[in-house]
Amino acid sequence: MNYNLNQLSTQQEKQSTYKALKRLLQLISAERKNLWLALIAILVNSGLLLLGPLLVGHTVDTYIRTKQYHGVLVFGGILLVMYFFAMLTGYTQTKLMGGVGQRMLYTLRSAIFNKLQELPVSFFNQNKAGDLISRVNNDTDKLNQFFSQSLMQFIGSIVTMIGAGIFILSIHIELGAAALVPAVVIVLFTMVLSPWVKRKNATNLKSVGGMSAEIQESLNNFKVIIAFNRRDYFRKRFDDANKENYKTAIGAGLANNIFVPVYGLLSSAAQLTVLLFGIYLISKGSFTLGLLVSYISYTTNFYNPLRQLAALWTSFQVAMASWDRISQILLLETDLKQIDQVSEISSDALMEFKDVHFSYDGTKEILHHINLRFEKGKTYALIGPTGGGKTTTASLISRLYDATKGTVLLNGKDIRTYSAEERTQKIGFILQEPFLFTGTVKDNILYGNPQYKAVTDDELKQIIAEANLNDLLAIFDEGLSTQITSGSDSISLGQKQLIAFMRAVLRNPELLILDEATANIDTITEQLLSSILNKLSKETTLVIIAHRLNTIENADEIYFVNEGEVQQAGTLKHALDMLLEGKRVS
Ligand SMILES: Nc1ncnc2c1ncn2[C@@H]1O[C@H](COP(=O)(O)OP(=O)(O)OP(=O)(O)O)[C@@H](O)[C@H]1O
Repeated sequence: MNYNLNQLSTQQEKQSTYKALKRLLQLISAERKNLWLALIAILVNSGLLLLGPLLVGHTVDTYIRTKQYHGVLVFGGILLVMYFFAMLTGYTQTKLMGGVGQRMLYTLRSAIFNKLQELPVSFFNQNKAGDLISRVNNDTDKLNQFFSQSLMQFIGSIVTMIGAGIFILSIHIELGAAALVPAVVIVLFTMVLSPWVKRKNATNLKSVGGMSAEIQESLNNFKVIIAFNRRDYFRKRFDDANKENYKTAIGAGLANNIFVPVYGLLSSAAQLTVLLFGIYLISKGSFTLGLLVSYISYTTNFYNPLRQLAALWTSFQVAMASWDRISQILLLETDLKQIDQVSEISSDALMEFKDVHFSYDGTKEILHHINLRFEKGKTYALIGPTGGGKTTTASLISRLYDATKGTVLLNGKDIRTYSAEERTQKIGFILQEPFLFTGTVKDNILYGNPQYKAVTDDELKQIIAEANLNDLLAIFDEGLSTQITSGSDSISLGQKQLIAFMRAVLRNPELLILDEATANIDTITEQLLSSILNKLSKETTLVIIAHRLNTIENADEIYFVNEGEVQQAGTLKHALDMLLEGKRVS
């Protein structure tokens, strides 16, 4: 299945702004109360601001022209109180929406992170971590900015504009019509250019993701870069990504700034029209000075929000482009779903592969016609030349991927019928490069064993002793409290494998896969591991992938995996012959 976010099919990618907005609103439905309160605040705010010019016009015509200054003072006071309340409602709205934005940011980031946890390994093979980080951090923040700073301003501006438009038309219909002509031009202009602006922003966000992917890759590989003195190579790649980002940012900036000057020009044209037409009407005696003062204020009240809308529209377009990138992740469905039992095929082995085929990309087949049986309590070894398909087979055993054809059965049932929890409880997998979290040895052991969360250090030590893992723990200077920094070199790869080993053994899985788990461990520790493995529950099935044949001496059965095919190797000596033969072939 295609999980590459930057190469989704057009149908997956194309979403109308309306649909995207609808889903976004569903996501923030918990904020309904705050949104309503903020909406009321902004409506009151706009209403108060709209009443202002009417009162000013009334004051000019009724009191200033008749020189009744007492009335001027009274209306001045009323206006002051009104504007004060307008300020209060404006502040309330800003505060409410700031909270909504932050909570939404939190909800969205959690939703994306949870989705990332659900997605299969192939998703992470096809997407760069840097781009995903950019979506989780940068794109969600763009949405937050829109929600906390722009949304209510957006609504407020529209309300003020509509209100001012009604006043303009109701005071004098012809003058109103003349004043609104530039607005029609603005609307048409916006409609035509908006898709282009959104596209420019989407390209820019994509290149920000690309750049962060480059940074992430070079930071991850800095040792290789230094060891091979390939700074120039990564510098060039970063330079290209940075240049691309610069180019797209210029494009997006140009697109984002095109509305403001055009809106400014057209609103000035509207003011001028009103002034000239208004003076003409006054000279003909069909209009008053007070009305013209109100009128000019309303025209300003109409066009100023429109100008603001230009900036807000840009922020809206950026937010929508970000939302598209976020929803691309949220809409993905894992293809490793739990299914109901579909076929009648069954098995009496702990695990069985029945005519399994597998391909990572849907084109090149990596495993062909695999038939394997793992019985309860037995030890199996997978050997074979590098690239032969051992790790791929192990990945299918633990359902990191699904077979392209054929069936993998666990306890006689299709492995796909188990929930992820059931499956991981039954199958333990120690990877070639185990992943550890920043924290102590204890934290890392507990990570895979939540059942021991509540136990004390002494109790945990007791549990470790009972599992015969004491000697392994003793290798760490500070025992359970030894600090580990994820990705750092505070401990060796071999030590990491030992922690992963303890973590997996304590789960007491029915089937334990060790993928080259002893490759980085000295001979003495390796003997220790092998004695622990021998003492494992008689019920535990072991699948060992190893290059070093001494690690698999005790295997009940040896499978030879070469060029995607699996054969029984029989004795160790025969396995060795096959390996030598296989190596010559490959
Ligand atoms: N994530 C992946 N995407 C595409 N192809 C892959 C992926 N992982 C492995 N392959 C390919 O699948 C084939 C089998 O690889 P696999 O890692 O299973 O071999 P292996 O026998 O475990 O090798 P090694 O002993 O070197 O670990 C190789 O040709 C490899 O290039």
